[in-house]
Amino acid sequence: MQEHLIGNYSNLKGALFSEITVEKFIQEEIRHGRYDVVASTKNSLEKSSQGERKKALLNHLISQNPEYLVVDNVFGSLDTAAQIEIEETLTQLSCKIPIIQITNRKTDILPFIDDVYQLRDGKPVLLNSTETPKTLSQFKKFVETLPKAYRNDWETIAPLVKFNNVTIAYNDRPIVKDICWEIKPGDFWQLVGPNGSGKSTLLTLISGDNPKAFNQDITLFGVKKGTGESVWEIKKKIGYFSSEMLRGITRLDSVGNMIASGFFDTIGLYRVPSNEQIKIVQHWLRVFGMYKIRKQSFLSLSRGYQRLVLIARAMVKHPPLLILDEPTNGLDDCDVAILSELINKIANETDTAILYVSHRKEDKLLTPDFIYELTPNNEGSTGSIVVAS
Ligand SMILES: Nc1ncnc2c1ncn2[C@@H]1O[C@H](COP(=O)(O)OP(=O)(O)OP(=O)(O)O)[C@@H](O)[C@H]1O
Repeated sequence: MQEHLIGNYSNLKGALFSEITVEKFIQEEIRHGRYDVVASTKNSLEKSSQGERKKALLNHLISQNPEYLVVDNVFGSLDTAAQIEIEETLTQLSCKIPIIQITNRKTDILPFIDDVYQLRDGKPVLLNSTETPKTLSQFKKFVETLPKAYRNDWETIAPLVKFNNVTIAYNDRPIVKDICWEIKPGDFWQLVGPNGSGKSTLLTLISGDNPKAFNQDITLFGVKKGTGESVWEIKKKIGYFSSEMLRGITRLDSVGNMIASGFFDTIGLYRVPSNEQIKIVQHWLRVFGMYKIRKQSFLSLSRGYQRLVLIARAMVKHPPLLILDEPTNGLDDCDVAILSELINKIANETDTAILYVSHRKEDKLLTPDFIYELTPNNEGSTGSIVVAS
């Protein structure tokens, strides 16, 4: 960044509040057993929820008395209460030290920010007070319909998910209590609840990644948990996208190959797709208007388009259940609108059930059939069903 933009801070002690920093501390825990940042639950960062991690990181950084702070995607993964709390903390801190905010959503600009710069053609341009930041891409409606079902042998599986009085605790600390919830084919569900209420815990019970599922009355894709089904069989029936996936992708796959890899449940293509599979990939590329750039590197795409491609990757096998975990975290307003449009389109045009988890206000752009809400209390979060308006 240019010196005139933020001043010369090279001799000052700075700190970075970002998901990258969270990840670095988690790596220190895993590799070197160093637990410098502890959440309010006394859990390590690795065992904490997304929101708990961010709150713990900010407290830690402030305790180190930085002389300036850079904050990146401040509100990502935070529930409304935590957003207000962190905004207040940063507002107070801004009276003592300079704060530089990086954001791609104008609604996230903190109230104490004096000057707003926008990167245009790689150069920071100062916006005057009446100008609002331009979004980077123009929102276009998807015109073409989505590909038809690739296979029909999954059509009769029901219920997709059934929890009967599911209760989970970690080290005697109750997390969720007496959860009764059923997801039927074609349903569009939104899962909501404050940070730490157990949303990810429920997702891991569904995706087969949580060993605690075995003592519980859980039915997945018509099969009772613990009666011999393999995690691999479960994963084959789930299309999954989380904004966290993007951080782990370093392979140089083309856009087309990235979508095709969804047929084989890999991220990146290691096998040769059939002609039928190639046709389905080409269909998805046309839906996105990306056919011409199908051979371009996936990593060269903008963040918003990378997510469209990864959702197509999750959908090509036409799974009975699509899980979208915080899919819009870190996106600008325009990309959020495009992504929401795609998710509504999948709900309207396919028989795949959708389970969508997010805290953000853009949820208003979505049209779920039902909302499952987790409400924390001392004995573990309880769940209730809200019929969406
Ligand atoms: N392996 C674990 N060991 C101990 N505690 C855990 C473990 N995994 C999760 N927890 C705790 O369980 C609680 C629920 O976590 P979970 O990640 O399910 O919440 P969440 O609703 O997804 O939160 P967020 O919105 O902040 O991501 C948190 O308090 C977390 O610290």
